[in-house]
Parts: sequence; structure tokens; C-alpha cells
Amino acid sequence: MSEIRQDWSDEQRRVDEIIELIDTRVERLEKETLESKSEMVEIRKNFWEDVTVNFEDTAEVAETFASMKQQAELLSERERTHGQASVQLKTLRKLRNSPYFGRIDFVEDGEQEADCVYLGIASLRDKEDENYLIYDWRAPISSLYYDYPPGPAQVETPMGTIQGELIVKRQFVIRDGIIISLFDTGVTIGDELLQEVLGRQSDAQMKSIVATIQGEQNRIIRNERSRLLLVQGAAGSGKTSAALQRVAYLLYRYRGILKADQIVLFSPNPMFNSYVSTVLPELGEENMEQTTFQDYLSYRIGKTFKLENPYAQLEYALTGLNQQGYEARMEGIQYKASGEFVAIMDRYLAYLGEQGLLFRSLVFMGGAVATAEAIAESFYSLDAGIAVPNRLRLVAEHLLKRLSERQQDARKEHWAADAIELLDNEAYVRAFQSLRRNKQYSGSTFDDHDRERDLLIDYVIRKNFKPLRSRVKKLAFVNLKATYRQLYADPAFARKFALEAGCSLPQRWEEICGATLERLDRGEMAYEDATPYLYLVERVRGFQTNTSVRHLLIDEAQDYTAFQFAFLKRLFPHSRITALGDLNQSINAHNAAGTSGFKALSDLYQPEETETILLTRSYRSTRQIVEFTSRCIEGGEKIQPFNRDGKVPGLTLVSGEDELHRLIPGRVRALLEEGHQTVAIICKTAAESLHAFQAFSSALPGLHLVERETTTFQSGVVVIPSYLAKGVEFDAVIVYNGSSVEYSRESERRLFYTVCTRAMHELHLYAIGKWSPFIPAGSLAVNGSSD
Ligand SMILES: Nc1ncnc2c1ncn2[C@@H]1O[C@H](COP(=O)(O)OP(=O)(O)OP(=O)(O)O)[C@@H](O)[C@H]1O
Repeated sequence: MSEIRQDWSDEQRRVDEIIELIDTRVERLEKETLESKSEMVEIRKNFWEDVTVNFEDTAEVAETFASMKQQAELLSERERTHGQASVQLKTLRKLRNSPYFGRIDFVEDGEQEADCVYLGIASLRDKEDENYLIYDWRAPISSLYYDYPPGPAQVETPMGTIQGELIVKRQFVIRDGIIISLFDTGVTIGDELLQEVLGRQSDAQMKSIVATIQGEQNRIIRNERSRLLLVQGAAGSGKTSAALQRVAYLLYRYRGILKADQIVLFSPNPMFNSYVSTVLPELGEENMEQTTFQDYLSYRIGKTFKLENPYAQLEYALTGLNQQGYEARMEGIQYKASGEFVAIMDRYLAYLGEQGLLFRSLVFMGGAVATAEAIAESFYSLDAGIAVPNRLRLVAEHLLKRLSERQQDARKEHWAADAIELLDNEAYVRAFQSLRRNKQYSGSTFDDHDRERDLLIDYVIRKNFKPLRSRVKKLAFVNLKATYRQLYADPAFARKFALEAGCSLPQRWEEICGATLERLDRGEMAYEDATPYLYLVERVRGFQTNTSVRHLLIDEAQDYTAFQFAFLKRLFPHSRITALGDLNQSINAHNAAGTSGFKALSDLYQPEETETILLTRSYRSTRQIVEFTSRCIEGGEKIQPFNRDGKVPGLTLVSGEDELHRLIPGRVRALLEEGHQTVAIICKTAAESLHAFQAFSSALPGLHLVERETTTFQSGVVVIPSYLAKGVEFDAVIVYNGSSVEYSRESERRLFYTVCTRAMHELHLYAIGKWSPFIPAGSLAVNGSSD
């Protein structure tokens, strides 16, 4: 006991010394930033006074430029120094509050003395700048802390593998420079601290987990070998958390080489983006790019079509059961998501290389400069060995020439002369300026009438042809809409490609074709058509690849289609992919069986390029909740709950909606009184959420309704549809209606599981009439069937 007390005071003394050092640095840096700031203001203010401006002759002009350049360089140098100092200051202030969270004493084989390594969110060196007082948690040596309990250990460093023994492993909680808790641990990361962290109430933002990263999460974070890293993990096993720490790790490991904008995170929805957006800034890092697949689709084709949202598609899948054409649409959604359809599309593309690509005529003032047939002929007369996008570029060059010829002819036509008569004053001045810019005219006004007329005619003609030229350059003479449509125009057409690809068409293909045509003709693009269509567009026109992105992280990857994975791989050809997901949470319209999951993605890479990491320990929910939820799914016995105690999930069966609406507000109020910060009433669909929201809003003032457009994650009480709750968590979850009417199909099992696993501390389920068959049998006996 006294030994610990001695250790404690020694450690506190060390913390005090470090804080003293930090204070000195902060003071110095504050002074420096203040100075550089006032210098910057001064330079900006006097910029033109300190520059010698003289444009009289070439020598003077050169001197003026040199002087301006010098002044600009001085300013940007001060700005850089100021920026660096501000970043350092921010980090130091964070360290001052909590300088570190861990310590390891490591004796290297062959050495006598132990190296004492303290780990924090950033490095700190001593006064002489020689020794590390704190190591960044991402430094190679820090890995020992996450990977080993005391005993033999080894670490990979740039100099090779170092072996030795870990003799001390200590954890700290330091707040405002005071050690609040300190203990030596015999395991990788002491459960005590994790207990404490996990037991806290949640807020509206995800937290950084640096102090308690688990060994298997560390493998995800530091993985550098694989082209494709697949993480399959139970609900709440820390996939998203590990992914975000991985980004921070990569930015540290490749600092100077990798920039935050070369890392892209694809997340399920904008609200989720807001939920995770503070983790990296909290660690002092710049945020990576965050987007959703839908955002990307909408950016690419949202102007051409009325694009369906994936959640609208899912809402249809959940609610459209009785609508005409439902079965065919569902079959179409599944088929268009599949690898088989990628294969069919590939055959179709090969076919288009030889025939069938549809073009638009190039029309000027009602007359064809080149008809669609002539363009097709010119395209197919080119060597078929040349790739389609390259052939199109050759055709474009030819068409631009045709346009130039047509432009020449236009000079003889009266419309151009008529058009100049109609030029208003402003247009006339613009024409004049444009001619001057293009060096076609150097006088200060038009003085020669004929010359003026010629130049203006030229101007008017060029202006009229400009949109046409730009359409040709963008290859808009290929009619991709019609080419995509053609695949469905005759249901027998695709059969040939299916045969070649060795796959079959779905049973209701004819119906699928009919419905697809109807939608396309209405200018609508169903979500299931969006990726195949864009794939066709990109393969025909040449993929607009993004070569600068080096790391792509795909969260909730179980909900991506084989088609989307194939597309993403082409879109980011130089990128490594980290895909994180849970097959038990597949909630989408395309994968009714919920089985294919990552296979489609791993099929795109060689086995030696791929690594799979399984996470089976669940951290989010209490042991009682995990024991309940893991029995809702097959194979759930493999999920290990983290040992944190709470209440057994509450089960309340009611006879009707009135009773349901009476009981839930009372439960919410009780939860808030217990101190829970975030409470979610989770409904199955958006329609049901709206209904519940209307029923509860007067009894629960301040209640929020989360809709698919919601962009910020809020604390308090929310009503949310099941599929939007994906990826986020709440202190307490109320399942609005867990009845057999709502959740009984196999695909709804995963929805039900996803809903229940959002709860951290408390889970309460209500149902009207009869319980869903997914409620674990034993739970009903324990709880009874009503409150
Ligand atoms: N090592 C850890 N230390 C502390 N907290 C952790 C750790 N790992 C995970 N958590 C916490 O567990 C909860 C679940 O983590 P996260 O959301 O990353 O899991 P997930 O696997 O992405 O979940 P899901 O698939 O259900 O969306 C979060 O509150 C997170 O902070």
C-alpha cells in the first residue's frame, strides 16, 4: 500500500514537472504567436508601401515584381510559422490537462536498464530536446502498451524487431494536471478503466478511445500491409472507433507524405458524419474527407435524373409489401446489386465496343452537323482494338473539325448578320472586349465599318457554336441514357449477355424491364439503377478516377452492393481499402438473405492482398443487453459481452396503440430522471416514426424527429427510424413496437438486432399484441409479458 502511495507521489511529481515545462513552452509560444501575428498584420497593412512599384520600363517592372515577390514570401513565411505555433499551442494545452494515460517499462534483451515510456495523445521532449518525456500513442514503441500484458514482448520499429520484457504496465487518469487514478495492470488494457469509460453517459459525439484501445483494435489501426483490410465485427465492437483511430495513426505514420484530404471515409448518412466528426480534431488532427455513397451519386447524376435516395428505397422495401409490382421490384433490386449483373454489364459493354452504342445528332439551328447515324458510323469505322473512350475522343476531334467547317459556312448565312443588328449596347461592348482579349482587334473603338461587321459576325457565330463545342468535348454526343435504356427495351436482349457470362436472369426479368423503362422515361433513377448506370457512363466515357486518394474507409460495408464495390475499386485505383461491417446488421433492400456481405469485395482482390480481422467483443452495451441481443441472431453465442452490469432489458406487451402511447412517455421521463442524456424511441420505418412523433410531441416537449435529411446528431430524446440509427448509439433505447407484425421476416431479424444493439445502458421493448419471434425465448419468462 505504502509502495503505491510512494509511486503515486513520484508520479504526481513527474506530472508537476511536465506541467511546469509545458507552461514555459506555452508562455514562449504565446509570445511568439502574438509577435508573428502583429508582424503579419504589419506586413499586410504596409504591403504596398514596402514594395517599390514602378512600371515605367521593363527593368523597373521586373524590379517591382521581385520586390512584390519578396514581400509576399515574407508574409507567407510568417503565416506558416504562426500556423505551426498555433497547432503546437493547441496540443500543449491538451497535454497540460492530461499529459498521458499510460506507462510501460520495457527492458530490451541484452540491456540491464528498463526504458520508461509514457504515452499520451502527442509527443513531448525535454528542455534539451533530447529525450522523450511523452511518446505519441502512435509511435512504434507505444504499440507494446496495447499489444502485451507484462512479460515477454516485441515491437516492430523502422530499425527492425526489438524483443525484450515488459516489466511495468501502468494506467493513469489525469485531469487538470492531477492524477485521479493510477494502477498497474496485469492485462493488456485494464478492464477497470474501460469499465469506467464505458459506464459514462453518451453525448452527441463519438469519443476517441486512445487510452483503452484493445489489442485486436490495435491490429486494425496499425495495419499497413493489406490492400484490403476487412473488419467484421459484432455490434458495438468498436469498428468505427478503430477506423477513426486508424486515420489518426496513418496521418502520424505518414506525416509529410499523407494529407488528410487523401483519406476518404464513406459513411451511412450525413447524421453519422456529424456524430464522428470531432474524433480527429479532438486528437489534434485535421479531419479526413467524409461523404456518403448517395452524395457521390447525386453529385454525378443528380442533375440528369430525379435520383432515389437509398433510404426511400428501403422504406419502400419495408412498407410496399402490398403494392403492385413489389415482388418484381425487390427481385430487380437484388439482381442489379449482384456480381452477376456486373458480369452482364461487362458483356454489354464489350458488345457496345462492336455495335449498339447510341448517339445523339449534332444539331445547329435545326440542321444536323452530324447525324446520330453518321456519328455511329464514324465511331464503328475506327479500329475496334482502340478502347471505347479513346475512340470517342477521336470521334470528338473529328466532330470539332466538322463544327469548324460549319462555322465557316455560317459566315455566309444571314442569321449572323441579323444577330449583330440585335446586339444591345452592353453586348456590343462585351463583344469588343472579347475581341480585344483574343487580340483580334487592337484599336480603341471600331472605326472601320466592314471590319467591325466581320469581327462582330465572327464573334456572334463563335458564341453560338460554343455550347455545341463544349458538348462535343464532354462527349455528350453519346446517348448514355438511351444506351442504358436499351438494355431493358427488349427483355430478350440481355439473355445473350447472361448466357455469355454464365449466369441466369431473374424470374421476373420481363416485369423488371418494364418497370425500369417506365421510370427512366419519367426521368427517374431508382437507387438500384444508379450505380449500374454510372458504371456504364464511366466505362464508356473513361473512368474519372481519383488517383490522389490513398485510403478509403467504408463503414457499414455490409450494406454495399457487389456493384458498388466494383465501382469504388475502379474509382479509387490507388487506394487501400478498409471495410468495416457486421453481416448481422445488413439492413438494405438488395440483400434479403444477408449472406453475401464482404465476399463481393474480397473477390475483387487477391487473397495475399487481403487481411480479415474479426472483432467479437462488444463494448457498447451492458452484459445484460448483449446477452439479450446476441440471442436474437444466429451465431450470436460467439459475441462476448464486456463485463459491465446493468438492468435486464424490459419487455412490455400492450393490447393496443393507446396503451403504448400512454406508457412510453412515462418510461422516457423515468430514463431522463435517471440521468440518461440520449434516449431514442426507435421505430421501424419513417412513416411509423412520424406517427410516433406526433403522438408523443405534446407529452415530451423538446422531442426530435430524425429524418433522412437530418444532418446533426443531437442529445436529448429522439424518435428515429431503425435504418437511420445504424452506426450510432444512445444511453437508452425504447423499441416502439417489437411485435410479430413488425419484425418476423428473416430480413427483419437483422433490423431488429440493429435496433436493440444501439442501447448502451438500458433497453426497453414494447409490443402491441404479440411479441416478435426474435425475442429470445428465455427473456419473456424472466420479464413476464407485461410491465
Ligand atoms: N477500446 C475501447 N475503449 C473504449 N471504448 C470503446 C472501445 N472500443 C469501442 N468502444 C466504445 O464502444 C462503443 C461502440 O463502438 P463503435 O461504434 O466503434 O462500434 P461499432 O463496431 O462500429 O458498432 P456498430 O457496428 O454497432 O455500429 C462506442 O461507445 C465506443 O466508444
